Amino acid sequence: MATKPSQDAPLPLHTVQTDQPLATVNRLLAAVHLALGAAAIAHRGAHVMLAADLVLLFLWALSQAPMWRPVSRTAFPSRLSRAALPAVDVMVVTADPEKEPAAKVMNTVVSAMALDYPGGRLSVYLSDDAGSPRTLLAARKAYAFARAWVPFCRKYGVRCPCPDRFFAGDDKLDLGSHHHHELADDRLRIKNMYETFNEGVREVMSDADLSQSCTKADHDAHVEIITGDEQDSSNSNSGDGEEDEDAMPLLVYVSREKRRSSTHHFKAGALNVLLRVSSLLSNSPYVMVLDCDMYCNSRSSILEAMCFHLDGRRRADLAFVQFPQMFHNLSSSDIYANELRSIFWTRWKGLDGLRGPILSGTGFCARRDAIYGARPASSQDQFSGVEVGELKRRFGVSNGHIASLRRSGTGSTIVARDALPQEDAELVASCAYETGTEWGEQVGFLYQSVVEDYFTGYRQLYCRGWTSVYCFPAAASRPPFLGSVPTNLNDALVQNKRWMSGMLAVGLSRHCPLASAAICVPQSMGFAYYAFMALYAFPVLCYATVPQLCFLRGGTSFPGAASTLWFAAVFASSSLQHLVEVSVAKRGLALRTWWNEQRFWALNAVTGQLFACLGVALNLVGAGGRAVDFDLTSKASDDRLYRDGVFDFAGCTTLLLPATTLCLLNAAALVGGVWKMVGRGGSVSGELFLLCYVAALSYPLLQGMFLRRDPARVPAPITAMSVAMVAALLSLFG
Ligand SMILES: O=c1ccn([C@@H]2O[C@H](COP(=O)(O)OP(=O)(O)O[C@H]3O[C@H](CO)[C@@H](O)[C@H](O)[C@H]3O)[C@@H](O)[C@H]2O)c(=O)[nH]1
Ligand SMILES: [Mn+2]
Repeated sequence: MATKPSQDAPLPLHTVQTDQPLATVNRLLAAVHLALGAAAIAHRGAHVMLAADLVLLFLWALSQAPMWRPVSRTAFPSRLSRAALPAVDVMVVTADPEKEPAAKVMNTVVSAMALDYPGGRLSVYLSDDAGSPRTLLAARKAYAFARAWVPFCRKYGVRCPCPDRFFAGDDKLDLGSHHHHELADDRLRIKNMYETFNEGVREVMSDADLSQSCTKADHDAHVEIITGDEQDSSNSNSGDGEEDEDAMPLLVYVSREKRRSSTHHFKAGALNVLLRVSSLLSNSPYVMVLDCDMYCNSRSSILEAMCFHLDGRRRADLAFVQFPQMFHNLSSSDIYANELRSIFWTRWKGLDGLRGPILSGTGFCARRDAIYGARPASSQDQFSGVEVGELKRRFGVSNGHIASLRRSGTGSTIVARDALPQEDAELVASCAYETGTEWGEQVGFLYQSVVEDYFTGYRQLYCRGWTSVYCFPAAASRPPFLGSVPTNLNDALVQNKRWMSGMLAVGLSRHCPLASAAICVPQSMGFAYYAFMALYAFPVLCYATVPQLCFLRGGTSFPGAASTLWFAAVFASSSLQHLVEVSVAKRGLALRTWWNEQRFWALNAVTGQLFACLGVALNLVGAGGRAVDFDLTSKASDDRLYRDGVFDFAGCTTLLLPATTLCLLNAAALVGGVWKMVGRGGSVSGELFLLCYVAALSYPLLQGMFLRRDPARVPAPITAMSVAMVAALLSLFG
């Protein structure tokens, strides 16, 4: 018989479950792999490959911490009391109207405004790093459209708040016959408005005069509360201090000042400006960050996050709730392993079982004070007791901003929801504002790494004692957010190179997670795995050259038949571990995903990761040029080839060169070695298997260099350089 919940114990807002069977399987597989790995290495002896094997074992060991105790969570938003919900500021960042089309950005903005949350307690801030008048105009149009869209979503309980997806048929509203006619009429009316809005945005974007006046490099600060075309009294809802379920969310456009002469710290810089500007207006105790292409795909995400934030048992040290990054334009074959399965489907669930996942840049809902640098426990009035002079030294001189900090201890945090203190807003959005303060060092999103999310989560939150949770949707629920993935190889590699350099730079700095006493050992291993992931470049480089040259000369890099067997066993166990991971995530045998991930892992190791290692090494010895750039990924490129599972090499640069060269070397060694073997009648060795495996992995490169004739094949100069380099290598060592 089911037990009745006791009368006075409130129902829990969320539950957590450890996936015990999976944890057991993971631990067993890990034990087997460790034993095999140790045996193989013991057989290796003093050989150049020993170093490669040790690096592989080291990285593998780090990667096991997030496999130890995977958990899953369920939130129950319907148990929340709506009257008690705190205010939330949603922050959307965009940087380039060419690579990030306004129509998409506005869908993200509108979808955030339509989230299921009391309108009077929801504010959306859009940061435009390009300072483009086109984006501002589009935002005004978006607001006007949202005035119809948001009430429509509320009235009919729409599940998909992103209009583009909704009208593409993503959300079949089913209200029974009662509302049917009304719904059909309303839907048609709003659909027409949406088309008009889209048309308007297209016109704005193609306006030559406007695009002329858009200077990406230098522009003044501009902050504007968007009120739509005509004045509407329903918008001013905070005058009487009463927050209103039905109010329109606030929409604020922010373009910070930019000068070529001063560094702007990319996305972290933009977010810090939004933190300050929003502190002058809504100053909500919680902030949610969204990349401009990450639209809300379910209306309940903030409510779900609040199930954790508002839970009395957790709130003392819970800094953020992370949702997974999921993507709307993944293709079924996903040749660039864009899904980030390992991160968002596997390891974050495991890290959640430790102290929380790594902060992931977008789709998270965090406490404002934690990002400001507060510590848990002393939380509630962390800044209100501090002297004004001291606050100004740390946070800058804006009186409005300082006042917001000092107000953080009181229940009501809102300053003036729709009266913008223009001068103060432009001051906090100016280039010089942070000079001499602790912004980016101790306060806000941190600047030291281009992977600001990783570093901020680690230093600013976990090292100060905060925890977090990972909110992964149940199989039957809608993904909470959907973004877009790069659809050509160059974009994918450049993106990976940025991530790898940013994290390796942290690993090799004084902030190395392995040397930190502030977090527990398994968690520091989890962080260190990503910090040192770029080091895969070294073993992969070894395995792509040494066995090849040995085989060509008729020798072997394995010291004897017994060791070859041990290595074969390690290879099998590692492949099996990977296959289990992928299949658990995909809920079924997923050989294709497994293969795509193996292939992209190897490719990324000798491109993105290799260049990341070189770049960081050069920087360390002081020979590096400029610091790593934040190269935006394009959200508007052609995806036909990606959809068909064909590599799109167009635009590839020397970043690809090591990969094509190694691919060619492997093919040449395979052909040459087999030729010799047949001639001399040698025996089949471990090398032969390895070379065949590498050939299969790298076949698309070979095809792209020599067998394809379409414009998206490997650029001819890259092919030519690869041929020359292989010829040189063979004449030296062959
Ligand atoms: O100077 C900049 C550079 C970027 N962005 C914005 O940052 C977001 C992420 O940029 P994107 O080109 O999409 O990079 P991704 O590699 O897709 O981003 C991933 O990696 C970043 C860290 O490198 C994280 O911040 C992101 O959340 C994560 O999705 C976009 O909305 C950009 O508009 C800015 O606002 N200003
Ligand atoms: Mn992105």
